Amino acid sequence: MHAETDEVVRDKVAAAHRHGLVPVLCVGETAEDLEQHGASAVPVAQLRAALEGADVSKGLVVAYEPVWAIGSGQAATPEQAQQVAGALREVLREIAGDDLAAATRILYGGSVKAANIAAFMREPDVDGALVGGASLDLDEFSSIVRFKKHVGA
Ligand SMILES: O=C[C@H](O)COP(=O)(O)O
Repeated sequence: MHAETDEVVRDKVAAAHRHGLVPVLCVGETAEDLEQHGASAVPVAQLRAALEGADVSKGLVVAYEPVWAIGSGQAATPEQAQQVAGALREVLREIAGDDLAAATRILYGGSVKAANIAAFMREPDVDGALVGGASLDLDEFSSIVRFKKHVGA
């Protein structure tokens, strides 16, 4: 969307760290990538490239945002989100070790709404959600935030 290369994203992560900020690093595949390479190959490659030379101990939030799911009304399935979030966690383990990998939040974003948030949050490697359009609707967003109450999870 912003024509950012992996190098630009890597430089933004480094700049955020240099200035004491915690970057929210969004990775995700296009519909074409999904068809050609499956769900996790492209996000995993993007994460590796963005973290080249980075010090994860300075703070990092990773968001898995499949491009085809953003604003489309067609969310990934919770199983797809878990598959990719698990693969991203594994990359974090390799790069930063078990403790930092476990402490790093991995979010899912892409057509999250009150009706599907609970299913994403049940997945072990999905630690939260990055909510776009639904955050503009007060009732919808407050229902997302309070999902435990309405699903009894
Ligand atoms: O910033 C938000 C994400 O790009 C997801 O947007 P969305 O929830 O409208 O699909």
